[in-house]
Amino acid sequence: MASYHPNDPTLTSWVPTPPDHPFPLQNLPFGIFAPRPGDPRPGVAIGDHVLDLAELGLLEGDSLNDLMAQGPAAWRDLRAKISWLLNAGNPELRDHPGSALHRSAEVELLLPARIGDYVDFYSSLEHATNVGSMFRDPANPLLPNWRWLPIGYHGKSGTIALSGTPVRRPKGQLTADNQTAVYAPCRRLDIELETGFFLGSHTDIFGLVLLNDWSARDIQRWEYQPLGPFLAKSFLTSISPWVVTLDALEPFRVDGPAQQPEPLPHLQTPEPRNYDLHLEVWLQPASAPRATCLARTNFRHMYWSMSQQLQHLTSNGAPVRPGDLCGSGTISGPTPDSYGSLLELAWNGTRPLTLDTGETRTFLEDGDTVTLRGWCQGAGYRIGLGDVTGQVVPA
Ligand SMILES: O=C(O)/C=C/C(=O)CC(=O)CC(=O)O
Ligand SMILES: [Ca+2]
Ligand SMILES: [Mg+2]
Repeated sequence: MASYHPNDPTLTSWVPTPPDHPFPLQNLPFGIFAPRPGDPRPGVAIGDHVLDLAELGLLEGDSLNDLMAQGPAAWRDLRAKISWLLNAGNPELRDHPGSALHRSAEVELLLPARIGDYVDFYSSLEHATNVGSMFRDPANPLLPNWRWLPIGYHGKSGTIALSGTPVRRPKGQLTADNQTAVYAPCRRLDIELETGFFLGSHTDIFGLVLLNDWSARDIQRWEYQPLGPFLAKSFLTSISPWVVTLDALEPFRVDGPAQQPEPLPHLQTPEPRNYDLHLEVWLQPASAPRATCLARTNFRHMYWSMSQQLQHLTSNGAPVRPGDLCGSGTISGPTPDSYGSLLELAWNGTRPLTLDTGETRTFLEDGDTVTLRGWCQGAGYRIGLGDVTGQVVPA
């Protein structure tokens, strides 16, 4: 077993996993599921199945917080144990799976952690440049602090819900003249394509999920100066159910974009600081037979890395707790078909997007379903984050 490594691309499982499946043996993402109503427990996704860690005596509880608190050595140990249990060459569980394996379609998925604090960053140079051009000064889109530190704000942890939760169109104050407001349903409902990382400690990141920071652009525009986003983002933030460990993503590390000015010493991290993680945004109107892909991009473009975000977050001595969640910030790429929000894709409503059905969109309409998807492509296998989805329902 000395040479056994869970990331070995040649490993295969006795649970079938097609080459484009997000959850092959090399992934082993952690989550919380209930095989029966009211019986939550930790599990690991493998193909279209869930391995029951409580049934196997490997991990207990109704959240992953305790595991997140244990630290990288324990995470690695448990992942290696699970990998060997699911390995095609190991008959132990393969020949007698008993009640340790559930079909994913037959279980209920739950939030993976009790999220104490939630932070949302603003770390895509392309996104910040686009929004700065639209809302501020196209000649000078970035504020002077942007290249010095990963800008962020404290969000509302109670807003975070699991993929599939309906997106109730929020009501709020809207202005037409920047002087007076009315209280009405949001007319500029948007998405933000993000990843979220769960903390183990002030130095260790446990793993990644997909995150959709649903945003009400018209409410935001009126309310967010000078203190920052408030009700425009606190109605719902959706995350995918399976937490993909940094260990599983390790083979896909890549250098990030050059940073100028050089970050201050406490924000310097060794390269490769980013991950080659392909990301997609899909939209399906209620009446449409299928979804349209609106954007394809990659996490590798992010200017500030997760480690730099974490180092900044704790650089004043602020405490963090296992299970805290940090959003990456909207992930936009360099081309107009790689932006992570409708605000950018339809350029503040001025360039409507045409869907496969011929319909157009500038912002979301009632009945629209948005799905974010992401994976790292290996040779003959994928390390997927799965997806995060939500359907807009009327105010
Ligand atoms: O720059 C602005 O005026 C507004 C920016 C955002 O709304 C983006 C945000 O919430 C942070 C992010 O996801 O990148
Ligand atoms: Ca955001
Ligand atoms: Mg939100």
